[in-house]
Amino acid sequence: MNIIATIGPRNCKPYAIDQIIKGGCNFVRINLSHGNYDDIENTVLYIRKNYKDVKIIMDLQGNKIRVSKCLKDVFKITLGEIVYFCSEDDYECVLKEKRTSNIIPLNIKKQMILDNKGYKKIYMKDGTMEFDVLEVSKNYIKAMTKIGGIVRAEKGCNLPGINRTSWSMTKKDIHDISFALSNEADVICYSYCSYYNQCVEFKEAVFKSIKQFGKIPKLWGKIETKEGIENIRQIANELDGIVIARGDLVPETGLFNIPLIQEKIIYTLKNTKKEIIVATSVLSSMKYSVRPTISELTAIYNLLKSGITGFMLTGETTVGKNSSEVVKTLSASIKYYERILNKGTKKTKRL
Ligand SMILES: Nc1ncnc2c1ncn2[C@@H]1O[C@H](COP(=O)(O)OP(=O)(O)OP(=O)(O)O)[C@@H](O)[C@H]1O
Ligand SMILES: CC(=O)C(=O)O
Repeated sequence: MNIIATIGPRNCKPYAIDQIIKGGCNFVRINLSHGNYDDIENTVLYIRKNYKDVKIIMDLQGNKIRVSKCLKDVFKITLGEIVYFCSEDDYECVLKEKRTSNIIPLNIKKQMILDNKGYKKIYMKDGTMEFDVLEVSKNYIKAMTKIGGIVRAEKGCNLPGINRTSWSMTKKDIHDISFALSNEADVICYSYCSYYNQCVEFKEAVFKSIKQFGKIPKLWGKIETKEGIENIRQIANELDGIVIARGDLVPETGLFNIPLIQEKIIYTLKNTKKEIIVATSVLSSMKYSVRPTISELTAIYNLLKSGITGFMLTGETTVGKNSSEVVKTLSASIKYYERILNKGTKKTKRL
């Protein structure tokens, strides 16, 4: 069973890396959306030098929508406040027109917003901030804050219903692929993998650069949209594994649907040899506590029985207060349940 721990601001120093690896993870994930190449390279060198058996996953940002880096300030918004979302191209113009600071530029082109006018909701920060759409005009989306919070550049946003069919790999992803290959990543993971064509484009981009670097990484796709779920069979056929990225699936599909989506994906892939990784909110309570909840352990036990091949810790290790305890708890609970599930059999059977 794979235990993947994400490196972030709280666990990127050597001592913290030692702790999570000794805690029991066999994969370290580096999210290329954050951090800079020099720091990442140092982390990779440290892991390679000290932990030969630990594998490295580099995660491409893909077509993730974020608050644009051109946002001028950090500000707080509260229930009932009106905000305007716009493309980067229209930011200056909407600032002048609306004369309010509640303008949130997104890292997408104007046409991408206009391709769909049926938006009802916009979410931010894995769905923890929520906005009701009031109006879609030619250069902004006017919305009312339902659940507020802090708005700052680079926060993840979700516009469920946005039409992604014509979106292709970004320049950043192409650049990040070369970086991942030059650092001999064991796995490259493509976020927002939604369509068969995107998998083909991803593979082509990797194999085009691979000649220069040699080592062939495994390629995984992160499923975080309705389209990704609908196309799961075709996506999985093209790649070595998939990650059920529950953080973004919440705003994209609705919180109550997560267990159903999880079940559907695991059932669809159960007789394949593909990696099936469950990510995010595996042990969320341990961001602030040293003990897991009964519900978290119940979910881990049931996921093991269902035949997944790994767990990916995200916020629990990147920003949580107890990253090494989280990894230790996950590792110990997996060992404990696997011993029981394997009694009488050699391996955990997929249901
Ligand atoms: N290297 C880093 N530097 C700064 N912040 C980071 C870094 N890595 C992670 N974070 C922060 O931790 C949060 C959780 O990161 P993680 O990679 O686990 O989840 P994610 O949902 O894939 O992140 P994101 O949606 O931002 O790509 C991020 O949203 C970001 O705020
Ligand atoms: C890991 C990730 O990207 C998510 O859960 O959304």
